[in-house]
Amino acid sequence: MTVTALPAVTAERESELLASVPTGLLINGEWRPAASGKTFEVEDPATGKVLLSIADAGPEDGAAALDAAAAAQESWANVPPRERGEILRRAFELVTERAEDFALLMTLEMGKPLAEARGEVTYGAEFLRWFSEEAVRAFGRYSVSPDGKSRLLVTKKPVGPCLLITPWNFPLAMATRKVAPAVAAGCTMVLKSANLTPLTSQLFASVMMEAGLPAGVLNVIPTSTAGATTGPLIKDSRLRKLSFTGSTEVGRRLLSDASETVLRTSMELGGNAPFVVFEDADLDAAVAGAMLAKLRNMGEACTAANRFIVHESVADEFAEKFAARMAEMTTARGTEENSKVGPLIDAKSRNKVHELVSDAVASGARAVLGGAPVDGPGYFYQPTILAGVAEGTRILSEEIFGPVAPITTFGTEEEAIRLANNTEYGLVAYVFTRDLNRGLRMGEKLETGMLGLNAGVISNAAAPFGGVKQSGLGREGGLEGIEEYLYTQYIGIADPYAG
Ligand SMILES: NC(=O)c1ccc[n+]([C@@H]2O[C@H](COP(=O)([O-])OP(=O)(O)OC[C@H]3O[C@@H](n4cnc5c(N)ncnc54)[C@H](O)[C@@H]3O)[C@@H](O)[C@H]2O)c1
Ligand SMILES: O=CCCC(=O)O
Repeated sequence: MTVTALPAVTAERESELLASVPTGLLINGEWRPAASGKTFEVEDPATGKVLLSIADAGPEDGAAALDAAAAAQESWANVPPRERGEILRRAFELVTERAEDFALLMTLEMGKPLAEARGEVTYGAEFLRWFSEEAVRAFGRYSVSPDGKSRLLVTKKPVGPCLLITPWNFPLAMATRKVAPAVAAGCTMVLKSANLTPLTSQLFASVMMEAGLPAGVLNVIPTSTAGATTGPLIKDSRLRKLSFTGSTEVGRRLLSDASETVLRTSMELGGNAPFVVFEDADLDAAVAGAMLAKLRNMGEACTAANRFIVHESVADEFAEKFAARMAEMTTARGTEENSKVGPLIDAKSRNKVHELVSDAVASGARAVLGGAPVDGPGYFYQPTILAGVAEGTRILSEEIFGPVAPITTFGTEEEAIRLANNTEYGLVAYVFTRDLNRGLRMGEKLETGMLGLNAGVISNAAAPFGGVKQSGLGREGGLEGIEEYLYTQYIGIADPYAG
């Protein structure tokens, strides 16, 4: 087997890559400056240095982007599904060919270690491949009415122009998870990328154009004024769908705005995942799962385990083993070979993490490991384990979004279920047990859209991702993902045998 060396990350390579990123707005197939001429800066969270300045869309640009999407909708919907699928397939191949560029760009703007960024490229690209295959499967049905007197024809049609709003934490995958099904369904789009990490979307959009996407189908408007720029679009009757991934707080506000035009929405919101370890679990497997569920993306994932709920008979052993593994995790800029934990996205996020940790300690929790920011440049935080966290502590009810694992204990299965469900969120839960029946019972009792059974990461392009309660509405990926971009039309047909 030939092993190809990965390109070394030098300052020169970083500059070359950044120079290849389009810095304009993509509107109707052309990269252009913002109407106001304004730009905003994108920073490296590991150093605080400016990586690039890019065009800063305002309301006028938002309107131009929606004009382009609305104008392209009819002709795009008429493109045969196979052709739409082939564009996605080419995009999958192009992203895969440029995997190293995408990975490095994400590491630079978001901070995750390069190895993790490579994992996100694989994950993100998979949505392009999955929906390239689903494009030709938007089936309807034809049936005889129950009384036999008419025929029922049910078809699926693209919902129309969509506004896609993405967060900063998975800069590629959160974009492909929306763009790919929208393309497959025949919808045009305005993509508003996150202002903290817009560069990956810029590169991704250029790849979509290279893959053959017609002008106007995908329009991209990075902006530092999200509300002012997208607000008018949400109220515009030409917009037919809002797909949002981000915090529950912003999601709630957008849902309220969307109610004005009864706009169809998908909401992928925050989480507060319980990670339940039963006394019969394989503890080494549980610790391996905990490392993934907690440290993936430095804990900056909606799926991150936020509360470790461990049976009292194994809690000390679990904490000890978990702390030993966490202690091996080196914090360093994601481009460094030894980096296992990159910086948090910004000072505000790091301050919030530390505030939650300090509050938990003040309320009686014990820091088994870490518990403080890392001195020096960048927004690093020490991998942290807190034991003896009492019910009702703030850290158990808010998204931590950092490498911090609070451990709390339980005695009975009923208590574990009560603690796990004791949150307004319902995205994902993790359960570790050797008893399959218990695992299935937990699946039935836990109020979450997803469950990892003896698994610390379950994200998969072929599976429906999404939550219940205040974690959101709708599903992305899987067979369900394309449905979010289709509406059902029913045509009633008179009895074909009637005279
Ligand atoms: N459920 C999921 O699939 C999923 C995936 C990733 C992240 N998340 C959640 O996202 C959050 C972290 O991401 P974030 O900090 O970028 O979230 P955020 O809600 O602050 O921002 C998300 C996006 O919304 C934009 N935005 C903010 N205010 C807006 C407004 N008034 N109008 C229009 N757009 C607006 C932002 O610019 C960004 O593009 C966490 O809560 C995390 O759990 C959820
Ligand atoms: O942050 C949430 C998204 C994580 C994922 O898709 O696995």
